[in-house]
Amino acid sequence: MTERLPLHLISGFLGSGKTTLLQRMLGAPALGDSAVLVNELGEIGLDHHLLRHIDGETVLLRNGCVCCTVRDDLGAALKDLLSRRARGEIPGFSRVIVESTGLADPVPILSTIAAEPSLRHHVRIGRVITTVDAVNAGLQSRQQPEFASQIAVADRIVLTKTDIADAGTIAAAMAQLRLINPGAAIDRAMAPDLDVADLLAEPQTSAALSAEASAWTRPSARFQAVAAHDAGVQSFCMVFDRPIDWVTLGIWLTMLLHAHGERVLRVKGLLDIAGSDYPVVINGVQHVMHKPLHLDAWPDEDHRSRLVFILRDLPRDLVERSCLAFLGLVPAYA
Ligand SMILES: Nc1nc2c(ncn2[C@@H]2O[C@H](COP(=O)(O)OP(=O)(O)OP(=O)(O)O)[C@@H](O)[C@H]2O)c(=O)[nH]1
Repeated sequence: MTERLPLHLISGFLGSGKTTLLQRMLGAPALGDSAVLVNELGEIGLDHHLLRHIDGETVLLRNGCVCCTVRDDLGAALKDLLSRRARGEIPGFSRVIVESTGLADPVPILSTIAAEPSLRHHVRIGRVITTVDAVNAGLQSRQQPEFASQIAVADRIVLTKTDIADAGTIAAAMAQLRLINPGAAIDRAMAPDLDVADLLAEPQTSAALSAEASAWTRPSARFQAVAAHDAGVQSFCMVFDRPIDWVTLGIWLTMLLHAHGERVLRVKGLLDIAGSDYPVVINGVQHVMHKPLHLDAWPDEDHRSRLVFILRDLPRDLVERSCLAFLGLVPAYA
């Protein structure tokens, strides 16, 4: 079977710096062989001097990237792009980068890929990068429900406009991001050493996967780090001393996502599975569960299972109680 192409998503609220970041990415030599889909709302935003038209909808960027705008149907645009690539009508590419509109909830975009068999065969979900405007994060989180979804699903967050925000505003934005998404690494767009290609790099080795899983489930993210968020979003981590039965967990998660998938913005786990010597990482975005990853080592000496949830308008104790009852486990609070 041919390798599936990673599809990376750049999300973030209106004006938060998605296009600016995308332009920087497309300037990075390592990302030259990318196809870009811009989910259009208003103008494209890309500098038109960089573009050379292939046909009415697809353009070739100066560095060889293919770019087209998507008005309604991302799935159809992606299929079209893939079939034209297969026919040799457009240059080859080894990743797809989608810039979503600032008002989009990113989850339906991810679901489109995961749910559509003809796409799933060729494309897999890569990284979700969310840009956050440090100046306006407070206001947007109070007023815009998409804001929390965009933060919750991020693997990496890029904080923009720190050059025009004061220290207190930046600290407040950081604290807010940590409440919604305790695990994603946060970079500053203005940091001189920001490697934009690295934002899309997926952890390849067991050690890198393990380090990332450990960041998601670090002690400060455990039970005490719960906070009701303005948009009804809360994150918490359950920790278990005893090994978890894989099949039972799978059934429980399936039931949870079936009943409340819309409200389970994110679930991540670093799990001690009964009968397995090594940990398993699970990662889900609402109804979409990624393939579990088997690590060949624990990140540290703490070998307890940890399950992180980011919920919207779903009481935490409902999830906790049903999980504990189903798995027949007692959580460790330490
Ligand atoms: N000062 C400053 N301005 C920035 C930064 N990032 C982006 N901008 C500016 O913010 C404005 C909006 O940036 P865009 O990259 O177009 O934002 P966007 O998220 O693509 O916007 P939409 O497509 O409307 O959702 C532009 O004028 C950028 O130059 C930053 O880190 N600092």
